[in-house]
Amino acid sequence: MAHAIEFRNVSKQFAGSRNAVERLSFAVEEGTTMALVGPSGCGKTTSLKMINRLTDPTDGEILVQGRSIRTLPLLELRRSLGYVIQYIGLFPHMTVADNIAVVPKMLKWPKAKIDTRVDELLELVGLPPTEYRYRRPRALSGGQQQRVGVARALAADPPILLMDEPFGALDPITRLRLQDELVQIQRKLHKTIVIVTHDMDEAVRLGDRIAVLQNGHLVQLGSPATVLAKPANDFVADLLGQDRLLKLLRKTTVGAAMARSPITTDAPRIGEKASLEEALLALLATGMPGAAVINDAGRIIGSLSAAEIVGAAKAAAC
Ligand SMILES: Nc1ncnc2c1ncn2[C@@H]1O[C@H](COP(=O)(O)OP(=O)(O)OP(=O)(O)O)[C@@H](O)[C@H]1O
Repeated sequence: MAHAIEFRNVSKQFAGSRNAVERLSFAVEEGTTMALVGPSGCGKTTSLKMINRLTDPTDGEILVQGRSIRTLPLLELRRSLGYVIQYIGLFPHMTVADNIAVVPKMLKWPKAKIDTRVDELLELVGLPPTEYRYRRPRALSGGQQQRVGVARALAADPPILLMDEPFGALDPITRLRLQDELVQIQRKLHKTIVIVTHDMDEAVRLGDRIAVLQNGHLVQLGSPATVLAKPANDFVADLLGQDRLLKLLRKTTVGAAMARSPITTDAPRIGEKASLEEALLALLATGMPGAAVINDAGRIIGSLSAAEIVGAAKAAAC
């Protein structure tokens, strides 16, 4: 897989202070999501802003789609990047449609193409065009505004999406819903996404890989399962919280862990797409040693024991 983004020994020092980012190296593969996570001030936003050149590194090199961004014309670079921030900054006097159409208009797309694109994007982010096209941002909830922000970032179909705490200002329920929607959108569009968050749960839910930053340093880089199972140090373990093993079970599906030997006893039934956490809870609730795994059609296709749940969690960590 090609690297969509690569950091090579990147450092950033703002005048008169210690390095905000210190020799950061990592790569984001095309079509995957990288979550940059860590506490306030650890250098997440600075790292993101160096990708779209809102700020430049003091040292090191960043490549986007294999090319150094130092030599890439700024307009060309920015066209390959969609940018979503916490307070999306929709233009209040413009309709939802016009807000989404800003970049296509700049690119001088024909009107019919813009109209079709706006409708397509509104559908994608779950805002029926007939209802929302002509609304002003003030007539939308925070979650709806954030959806419009995502639609706007996707308007000219950039291959890369940079997201800085995109759901940070939302209540927990709306936040969860938008995280799920982003996962669905990503399944359809296969963008390369870099998302900044201080919330480890969000990083685990959205990231194919997680980069944990502390004081500008990369302290761990790995899949959510690896980070959950083997935090690099106490700092990462603290960020993950006491329930990190439960989170690990939440990340793994029954289908990935089951044995392909169907059982037909009165064992509880569990769907193959359910998480291991749900399976474990089903076993605890019924007191049974194993569950029968069923597919979407309700047919038994395998079995899952508590021992297999533990084994799968361990394997996920390798
Ligand atoms: N324009 C700037 N001038 C001087 N220092 C800055 C500037 N921007 C960021 N910093 C400093 O760089 C460090 C990293 O900041 P950054 O915004 O990247 O952190 P963050 O991890 O995104 O934090 P938060 O989650 O609070 O947004 C901080 O110490 C911050 O004070």
